[in-house]
Amino acid sequence: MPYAMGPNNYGKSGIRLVRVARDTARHGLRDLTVHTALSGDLDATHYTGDNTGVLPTDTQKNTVYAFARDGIGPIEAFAERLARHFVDATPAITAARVQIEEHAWTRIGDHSFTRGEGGELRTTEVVYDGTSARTASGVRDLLLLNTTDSEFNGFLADEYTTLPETDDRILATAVTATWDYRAEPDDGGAFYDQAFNAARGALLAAFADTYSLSLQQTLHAVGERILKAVPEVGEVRLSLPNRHHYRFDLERFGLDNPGVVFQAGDLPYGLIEGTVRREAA
Ligand SMILES: O=c1[nH]c(=O)c2[nH]c(=O)[nH]c2[nH]1
Repeated sequence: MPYAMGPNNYGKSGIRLVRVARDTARHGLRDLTVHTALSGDLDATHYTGDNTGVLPTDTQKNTVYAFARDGIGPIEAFAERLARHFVDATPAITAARVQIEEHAWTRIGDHSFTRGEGGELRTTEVVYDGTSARTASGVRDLLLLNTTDSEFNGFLADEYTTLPETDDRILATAVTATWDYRAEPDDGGAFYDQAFNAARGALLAAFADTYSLSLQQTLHAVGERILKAVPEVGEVRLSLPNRHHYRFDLERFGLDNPGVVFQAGDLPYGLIEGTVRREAA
């Protein structure tokens, strides 16, 4: 058929869900953003507007809130419950992808919490195809900064190169990391929180401990450390913007600058991305 539909999916993006646990006077708080995406036999709606098989995105959103009624658990387990439901309960749907970002609040009292606008997110993506679920977890916007132990030199120079070599700079980034789990754990609940904490801890330790000769080298060190810390992880994908900090020239004012005053850069920024695998490709 000419003008045939290629791969397609549909769902609700940005479902903002807050759940309070009131089992005791010390309340719990969860704050999630959920995205659903369903695919399957959706030719009729695309070719003729026949919506018989279409589960509305509004219903998908309502399902997320209804499923939260009796508890959420780790975001990975919640995403899988939803993905399985959308496929198992909807005849036309053969695959579902559910992505969740969790916004962390810090407790300041029994029923009081604080969090900064923006801030680090814990993330997951579950894809269920009617047979098995694939789960990835990670972090987004995890800000990291080393004030020293970072160099960048020995790089290729051509007629357009102006960057000076440096043997001491600030290394700063906002980490997006995603790691795939190789197998589905039997005990979904506890496993995902433990694995997340181990992976995040490994990420932080690798960033702090690595004497960096490039952000690329740091990327590999971070991926390697996560793979060593969590045997169930098969590969780690990292996206590391280089949040440049320029040593500010104070000589114009007759002052030296022994690595203490920096101008934080904005745009453009270097973007270092890569996948670290357990086995050589
Ligand atoms: O760690 C770095 N990697 C680069 O590829 C690069 N390029 C650049 O200008 N600064 C840096 N820093």
